Amino acid sequence: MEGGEVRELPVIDIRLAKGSTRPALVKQLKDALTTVGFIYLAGVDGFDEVELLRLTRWFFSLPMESRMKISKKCFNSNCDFEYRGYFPVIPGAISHKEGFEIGAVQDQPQNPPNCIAAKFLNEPNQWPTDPFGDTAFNEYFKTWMETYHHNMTEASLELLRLISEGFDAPSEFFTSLFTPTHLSTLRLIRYPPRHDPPESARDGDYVIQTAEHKDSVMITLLATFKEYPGLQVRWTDDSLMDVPHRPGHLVVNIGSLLAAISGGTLKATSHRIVDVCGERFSVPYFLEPRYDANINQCLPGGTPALCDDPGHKVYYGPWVFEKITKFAEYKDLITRVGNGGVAVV
Ligand SMILES: O=C(O)CCC(=O)C(=O)O
Ligand SMILES: [Fe+2]
Repeated sequence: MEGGEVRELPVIDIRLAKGSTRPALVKQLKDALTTVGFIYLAGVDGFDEVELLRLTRWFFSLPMESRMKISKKCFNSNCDFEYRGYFPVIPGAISHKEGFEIGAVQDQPQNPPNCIAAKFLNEPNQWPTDPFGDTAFNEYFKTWMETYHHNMTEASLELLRLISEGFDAPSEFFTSLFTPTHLSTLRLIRYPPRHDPPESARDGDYVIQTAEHKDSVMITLLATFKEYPGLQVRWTDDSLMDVPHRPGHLVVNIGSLLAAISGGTLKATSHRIVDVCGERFSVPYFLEPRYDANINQCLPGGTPALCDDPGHKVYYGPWVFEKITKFAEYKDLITRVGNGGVAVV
Protein backbone atom coordinates (compact mmCIF):
# COMPACT_ATOMS: atom_id res chain seq x y z
CA MET A 1 0.00 0.00 0.00
CA GLU A 2 1.39 3.40 -0.94
CA GLY A 3 0.93 6.75 0.79
CA GLY A 4 -1.66 5.30 3.17
CA GLU A 5 -4.12 4.72 0.33
CA VAL A 6 -6.94 2.37 1.32
CA ARG A 7 -7.08 -0.46 -1.19
CA GLU A 8 -10.62 -1.66 -0.70
CA LEU A 9 -13.65 -1.41 -2.91
CA PRO A 10 -15.96 1.47 -1.94
CA VAL A 11 -18.97 0.24 0.07
CA ILE A 12 -22.35 1.59 -1.00
CA ASP A 13 -25.76 1.00 0.58
CA ILE A 14 -28.61 1.22 -1.92
CA ARG A 15 -31.14 1.74 0.89
CA LEU A 16 -29.82 5.33 1.07
CA ALA A 17 -31.60 5.94 -2.26
CA LYS A 18 -34.79 6.52 -0.26
CA GLY A 19 -35.35 9.98 1.21
CA SER A 20 -32.99 12.84 1.93
CA THR A 21 -29.82 10.72 1.67
CA ARG A 22 -30.32 10.19 -2.09
CA PRO A 23 -28.25 13.19 -3.38
CA ALA A 24 -25.24 12.15 -1.26
CA LEU A 25 -25.61 8.57 -2.50
CA VAL A 26 -25.71 9.76 -6.13
CA LYS A 27 -22.42 11.55 -5.60
CA GLN A 28 -20.80 8.66 -3.73
CA LEU A 29 -21.80 6.23 -6.48
CA LYS A 30 -20.54 8.49 -9.27
CA ASP A 31 -17.20 9.02 -7.48
CA ALA A 32 -16.74 5.25 -7.08
CA LEU A 33 -17.79 4.26 -10.58
CA THR A 34 -15.73 6.92 -12.35
CA THR A 35 -12.55 5.93 -10.47
CA VAL A 36 -12.47 2.29 -9.35
CA GLY A 37 -15.43 1.05 -11.43
CA PHE A 38 -16.15 -1.62 -8.81
CA ILE A 39 -18.11 -1.40 -5.54
CA TYR A 40 -19.53 -3.54 -2.77
CA LEU A 41 -23.30 -3.02 -2.74
CA ALA A 42 -25.38 -3.58 0.41
CA GLY A 43 -29.13 -3.50 0.96
CA VAL A 44 -30.33 -5.14 -2.27
CA ASP A 45 -33.89 -6.48 -1.88
CA GLY A 46 -34.11 -10.22 -2.49
CA PHE A 47 -30.37 -10.90 -2.20
CA ASP A 48 -30.16 -14.04 -0.04
CA GLU A 49 -26.62 -15.36 -0.46
CA VAL A 50 -27.18 -18.43 1.70
CA GLU A 51 -30.10 -19.69 -0.37
CA LEU A 52 -28.38 -18.68 -3.62
CA LEU A 53 -25.33 -20.78 -2.75
CA ARG A 54 -27.48 -23.72 -1.60
CA LEU A 55 -29.38 -23.76 -4.90
CA THR A 56 -26.24 -23.25 -6.98
CA ARG A 57 -24.59 -26.21 -5.26
CA TRP A 58 -27.75 -28.25 -5.81
CA PHE A 59 -27.69 -27.54 -9.53
CA PHE A 60 -24.08 -28.66 -9.94
CA SER A 61 -24.66 -31.76 -7.80
CA LEU A 62 -27.21 -33.08 -10.32
CA PRO A 63 -25.96 -36.03 -12.37
CA MET A 64 -23.96 -34.94 -15.41
CA GLU A 65 -26.61 -36.59 -17.57
CA SER A 66 -29.30 -34.27 -16.15
CA ARG A 67 -27.13 -31.21 -16.75
CA MET A 68 -26.25 -32.28 -20.30
CA LYS A 69 -29.96 -32.72 -21.08
CA ILE A 70 -30.34 -28.96 -20.76
CA SER A 71 -27.02 -28.12 -22.34
CA LYS A 72 -26.52 -25.64 -25.15
CA LYS A 73 -26.61 -27.41 -28.48
CA CYS A 74 -22.96 -26.65 -29.25
CA PHE A 75 -22.04 -29.04 -26.39
CA ASN A 76 -24.75 -31.67 -27.06
CA SER A 77 -26.15 -32.02 -30.56
CA ASN A 78 -29.26 -33.78 -29.16
CA CYS A 79 -30.37 -30.57 -27.48
CA ASP A 80 -32.55 -27.91 -29.08
CA PHE A 81 -31.42 -24.80 -27.21
CA GLU A 82 -28.53 -22.68 -28.41
CA TYR A 83 -28.18 -19.79 -25.96
CA ARG A 84 -29.78 -20.53 -22.58
CA GLY A 85 -28.89 -23.52 -20.43
CA TYR A 86 -25.89 -25.49 -19.21
CA PHE A 87 -22.29 -25.34 -20.47
CA PRO A 88 -19.66 -27.90 -19.38
CA VAL A 89 -15.97 -27.41 -18.65
CA ILE A 90 -13.87 -27.23 -21.82
CA PRO A 91 -10.84 -29.49 -21.19
CA GLY A 92 -7.47 -27.78 -21.64
CA ALA A 93 -8.90 -24.24 -21.82
CA ILE A 94 -7.58 -21.44 -19.56
CA SER A 95 -11.13 -20.72 -18.44
CA HIS A 96 -11.97 -23.64 -16.20
CA LYS A 97 -15.64 -23.53 -15.35
CA GLU A 98 -19.09 -24.96 -15.94
CA GLY A 99 -22.20 -22.85 -15.81
CA PHE A 100 -25.95 -22.50 -16.17
CA GLU A 101 -27.43 -19.43 -17.87
CA ILE A 102 -30.90 -18.04 -17.26
CA GLY A 103 -32.63 -15.18 -19.08
CA ALA A 104 -35.53 -12.95 -18.05
CA VAL A 105 -39.02 -14.40 -17.75
CA GLN A 106 -40.87 -13.33 -20.86
CA ASP A 107 -44.25 -12.19 -19.51
CA GLN A 108 -45.63 -11.35 -22.91
CA PRO A 109 -45.07 -13.63 -25.89
CA GLN A 110 -42.17 -12.18 -27.84
CA ASN A 111 -42.64 -11.21 -31.43
CA PRO A 112 -39.01 -10.93 -32.46
CA PRO A 113 -37.96 -10.11 -35.98
CA ASN A 114 -37.77 -13.25 -38.11
CA CYS A 115 -34.01 -13.62 -38.02
CA ILE A 116 -31.50 -15.98 -36.44
CA ALA A 117 -30.08 -13.36 -34.09
CA ALA A 118 -33.45 -12.44 -32.57
CA LYS A 119 -34.58 -16.06 -32.20
CA PHE A 120 -31.24 -17.00 -30.64
CA LEU A 121 -31.08 -14.14 -28.14
CA ASN A 122 -34.76 -14.26 -27.15
CA GLU A 123 -34.68 -18.00 -26.50
CA PRO A 124 -36.76 -19.09 -23.47
CA ASN A 125 -35.18 -20.69 -20.41
CA GLN A 126 -34.68 -24.39 -19.80
CA TRP A 127 -34.85 -25.90 -16.32
CA PRO A 128 -33.21 -28.89 -14.64
CA THR A 129 -34.96 -31.89 -13.16
CA ASP A 130 -33.50 -34.06 -10.43
CA PRO A 131 -34.12 -37.68 -11.45
CA PHE A 132 -33.99 -38.79 -7.81
CA GLY A 133 -35.56 -35.74 -6.17
CA ASP A 134 -39.03 -34.45 -5.65
CA THR A 135 -40.64 -32.49 -8.47
CA ALA A 136 -41.71 -29.73 -6.09
CA PHE A 137 -38.04 -28.91 -5.54
CA ASN A 138 -37.43 -28.58 -9.30
CA GLU A 139 -40.30 -26.09 -9.41
CA TYR A 140 -38.96 -24.26 -6.33
CA PHE A 141 -35.54 -23.87 -8.00
CA LYS A 142 -37.12 -22.43 -11.17
CA THR A 143 -39.34 -19.96 -9.33
CA TRP A 144 -36.53 -18.90 -6.98
CA MET A 145 -34.11 -18.21 -9.85
CA GLU A 146 -36.75 -16.35 -11.87
CA THR A 147 -37.47 -14.17 -8.84
CA TYR A 148 -33.76 -13.60 -8.20
CA HIS A 149 -33.28 -12.55 -11.85
CA HIS A 150 -36.17 -10.09 -11.44
CA ASN A 151 -34.76 -8.71 -8.17
CA MET A 152 -31.33 -8.15 -9.74
CA THR A 153 -32.99 -6.34 -12.66
CA GLU A 154 -34.81 -4.04 -10.25
CA ALA A 155 -31.60 -3.28 -8.33
CA SER A 156 -29.68 -2.64 -11.57
CA LEU A 157 -32.35 -0.28 -12.88
CA GLU A 158 -32.23 1.66 -9.61
CA LEU A 159 -28.44 1.90 -9.97
CA LEU A 160 -28.95 3.24 -13.51
CA ARG A 161 -31.36 5.87 -12.14
CA LEU A 162 -28.79 6.94 -9.55
CA ILE A 163 -26.08 7.03 -12.22
CA SER A 164 -28.30 9.11 -14.56
CA GLU A 165 -28.99 11.60 -11.78
CA GLY A 166 -25.22 11.90 -11.22
CA PHE A 167 -24.87 13.00 -14.85
CA ASP A 168 -27.84 15.43 -14.61
CA ALA A 169 -29.83 13.24 -16.99
CA PRO A 170 -33.49 12.32 -16.30
CA SER A 171 -33.72 9.48 -13.73
CA GLU A 172 -35.36 7.22 -16.32
CA PHE A 173 -32.75 7.96 -19.02
CA PHE A 174 -31.99 4.22 -19.43
CA THR A 175 -35.23 2.51 -18.38
CA SER A 176 -36.79 2.17 -21.85
CA LEU A 177 -33.78 0.10 -22.99
CA PHE A 178 -34.96 -2.65 -20.61
CA THR A 179 -38.73 -2.56 -21.01
CA PRO A 180 -40.93 -4.48 -21.63
CA THR A 181 -38.19 -7.12 -21.58
CA HIS A 182 -34.41 -7.41 -21.81
CA LEU A 183 -31.62 -9.87 -22.57
CA SER A 184 -29.93 -9.94 -19.16
CA THR A 185 -28.28 -13.18 -18.07
CA LEU A 186 -28.01 -14.80 -14.66
CA ARG A 187 -25.10 -17.27 -14.68
CA LEU A 188 -24.52 -19.90 -11.99
CA ILE A 189 -20.82 -20.85 -12.09
CA ARG A 190 -18.83 -23.73 -10.66
CA TYR A 191 -15.06 -23.83 -11.01
CA PRO A 192 -14.15 -27.48 -10.39
CA PRO A 193 -10.83 -28.34 -8.74
CA ARG A 194 -8.06 -28.57 -11.35
CA HIS A 195 -5.12 -30.82 -10.59
CA ASP A 196 -3.14 -30.38 -13.76
CA PRO A 197 -3.61 -26.86 -15.16
CA PRO A 198 -2.13 -26.12 -18.60
CA GLU A 199 0.96 -23.85 -18.68
CA SER A 200 -1.18 -21.22 -20.42
CA ALA A 201 -3.30 -20.95 -17.24
CA ARG A 202 -0.31 -20.04 -15.05
CA ASP A 203 0.72 -16.52 -14.09
CA GLY A 204 3.66 -16.75 -11.67
CA ASP A 205 2.36 -18.52 -8.58
CA TYR A 206 -1.25 -18.11 -9.66
CA VAL A 207 -3.42 -20.52 -11.60
CA ILE A 208 -5.98 -18.59 -13.62
CA GLN A 209 -9.60 -19.79 -13.63
CA THR A 210 -11.03 -16.91 -15.68
CA ALA A 211 -8.56 -14.78 -17.62
CA GLU A 212 -8.43 -11.03 -17.05
CA HIS A 213 -11.28 -9.30 -18.85
CA LYS A 214 -13.78 -6.45 -18.77
CA ASP A 215 -17.46 -7.38 -18.78
CA SER A 216 -19.07 -6.41 -22.06
CA VAL A 217 -22.51 -5.56 -20.64
CA MET A 218 -24.09 -2.53 -18.89
CA ILE A 219 -23.64 -3.50 -15.22
CA THR A 220 -22.72 -6.74 -13.44
CA LEU A 221 -24.09 -7.69 -10.02
CA LEU A 222 -21.85 -10.49 -8.78
CA ALA A 223 -22.59 -12.76 -5.83
CA THR A 224 -19.43 -14.22 -4.30
CA PHE A 225 -19.38 -16.53 -1.30
CA LYS A 226 -17.37 -16.63 1.92
CA GLU A 227 -15.81 -20.04 1.35
CA TYR A 228 -14.77 -19.21 -2.22
CA PRO A 229 -12.30 -16.33 -2.69
CA GLY A 230 -10.37 -15.77 -5.92
CA LEU A 231 -11.68 -12.52 -7.46
CA GLN A 232 -8.93 -10.01 -8.33
CA VAL A 233 -9.56 -6.51 -9.66
CA ARG A 234 -7.14 -4.24 -11.53
CA TRP A 235 -6.79 -1.35 -9.06
CA THR A 236 -6.32 2.32 -10.00
CA ASP A 237 -2.51 1.98 -9.69
CA ASP A 238 -2.68 -0.91 -12.19
CA SER A 239 -1.85 -3.63 -9.64
CA LEU A 240 -4.17 -6.60 -9.11
CA MET A 241 -6.06 -6.49 -5.83
CA ASP A 242 -7.84 -9.37 -4.06
CA VAL A 243 -11.52 -8.69 -3.49
CA PRO A 244 -12.62 -10.72 -0.48
CA HIS A 245 -16.23 -11.74 0.05
CA ARG A 246 -18.18 -9.25 2.16
CA PRO A 247 -21.25 -10.81 3.81
CA GLY A 248 -24.57 -9.39 2.60
CA HIS A 249 -22.93 -7.45 -0.24
CA LEU A 250 -22.91 -7.92 -3.99
CA VAL A 251 -19.86 -6.89 -5.99
CA VAL A 252 -20.99 -4.47 -8.71
CA ASN A 253 -18.99 -3.34 -11.72
CA ILE A 254 -19.45 -1.32 -14.89
CA GLY A 255 -19.37 -3.13 -18.23
CA SER A 256 -17.85 -1.83 -21.47
CA LEU A 257 -21.24 -0.97 -22.97
CA LEU A 258 -22.16 1.42 -20.16
CA ALA A 259 -18.61 2.79 -20.14
CA ALA A 260 -19.06 3.60 -23.85
CA ILE A 261 -22.48 5.20 -23.26
CA SER A 262 -20.90 7.41 -20.60
CA GLY A 263 -18.22 8.47 -23.08
CA GLY A 264 -15.61 6.66 -21.00
CA THR A 265 -16.39 8.50 -17.74
CA LEU A 266 -17.71 5.40 -15.99
CA LYS A 267 -14.90 2.88 -15.75
CA ALA A 268 -15.14 -0.71 -17.02
CA THR A 269 -12.42 -2.29 -14.87
CA SER A 270 -10.54 -5.51 -15.66
CA HIS A 271 -10.79 -8.44 -13.29
CA ARG A 272 -9.95 -12.13 -13.19
CA ILE A 273 -10.44 -15.26 -11.11
CA VAL A 274 -7.53 -17.18 -9.63
CA ASP A 275 -7.59 -20.62 -8.08
CA VAL A 276 -7.08 -20.29 -4.34
CA CYS A 277 -9.55 -22.79 -2.98
CA GLY A 278 -9.89 -25.77 -5.34
CA GLU A 279 -13.58 -25.70 -6.07
CA ARG A 280 -15.36 -22.33 -6.36
CA PHE A 281 -18.91 -21.06 -6.89
CA SER A 282 -20.09 -17.61 -7.94
CA VAL A 283 -23.20 -16.08 -9.52
CA PRO A 284 -22.93 -13.01 -11.76
CA TYR A 285 -26.00 -11.23 -13.13
CA PHE A 286 -25.29 -9.30 -16.33
CA LEU A 287 -27.66 -6.43 -17.15
CA GLU A 288 -28.28 -6.20 -20.91
CA PRO A 289 -30.78 -4.14 -22.97
CA ARG A 290 -33.65 -5.57 -25.01
CA TYR A 291 -33.05 -6.83 -28.56
CA ASP A 292 -34.28 -3.72 -30.35
CA ALA A 293 -32.97 -1.07 -27.93
CA ASN A 294 -30.95 1.67 -29.59
CA ILE A 295 -27.68 1.67 -27.66
CA ASN A 296 -26.17 4.59 -29.55
CA GLN A 297 -26.80 6.80 -26.52
CA CYS A 298 -24.58 9.17 -24.64
CA LEU A 299 -24.95 10.51 -21.11
CA PRO A 300 -24.83 14.33 -20.93
CA GLY A 301 -21.28 15.68 -21.03
CA GLY A 302 -19.81 12.61 -22.72
CA THR A 303 -18.57 12.02 -26.24
CA PRO A 304 -20.41 9.19 -28.03
CA ALA A 305 -18.09 6.19 -28.12
CA LEU A 306 -20.18 3.59 -29.96
CA CYS A 307 -20.74 5.50 -33.16
CA ASP A 308 -19.64 8.92 -34.48
CA ASP A 309 -23.06 9.77 -35.85
CA PRO A 310 -25.45 10.45 -32.92
CA GLY A 311 -28.45 10.05 -35.25
CA HIS A 312 -27.48 6.52 -36.29
CA LYS A 313 -29.37 3.74 -34.50
CA VAL A 314 -27.31 0.83 -33.16
CA TYR A 315 -29.60 -1.99 -32.02
CA TYR A 316 -28.35 -4.07 -29.12
CA GLY A 317 -29.40 -7.51 -30.43
CA PRO A 318 -27.60 -7.45 -33.80
CA TRP A 319 -24.63 -5.66 -32.19
CA VAL A 320 -24.13 -8.30 -29.48
CA PHE A 321 -24.95 -11.22 -31.81
CA GLU A 322 -22.04 -10.26 -34.02
CA LYS A 323 -19.72 -10.36 -31.01
CA ILE A 324 -21.11 -13.67 -29.68
CA THR A 325 -20.75 -15.48 -32.98
CA LYS A 326 -17.01 -14.77 -32.87
CA PHE A 327 -16.72 -17.05 -29.77
CA ALA A 328 -15.39 -20.54 -30.51
CA GLU A 329 -18.56 -22.33 -29.35
CA TYR A 330 -20.79 -20.34 -31.71
CA LYS A 331 -18.56 -20.05 -34.74
CA ASP A 332 -20.64 -22.55 -36.71
CA LEU A 333 -24.00 -21.33 -35.36
CA ILE A 334 -25.05 -19.60 -38.55
CA THR A 335 -24.23 -22.65 -40.66
CA ARG A 336 -26.01 -24.91 -38.16
CA VAL A 337 -29.26 -22.97 -37.95
CA GLY A 338 -29.03 -20.89 -41.10
CA ASN A 339 -31.71 -22.72 -43.01
CA GLY A 340 -35.17 -21.65 -44.08
CA GLY A 341 -33.88 -18.50 -45.74
CA VAL A 342 -34.17 -16.28 -42.65
CA ALA A 343 -31.90 -13.29 -42.31
CA VAL A 344 -28.95 -13.47 -39.91
CA VAL A 345 -29.73 -10.21 -38.11
O1 LIG B 1 -16.62 -15.94 -10.94
C1 LIG B 1 -16.62 -14.77 -10.62
O2 LIG B 1 -16.58 -14.41 -9.42
C2 LIG B 1 -16.68 -13.67 -11.67
C3 LIG B 1 -16.72 -14.20 -13.06
C4 LIG B 1 -16.63 -13.11 -14.07
O3 LIG B 1 -15.88 -12.18 -13.95
C5 LIG B 1 -17.51 -13.16 -15.25
O4 LIG B 1 -18.21 -14.19 -15.46
O5 LIG B 1 -17.54 -12.17 -16.01
FE1 LIG C 1 -16.40 -10.60 -15.35
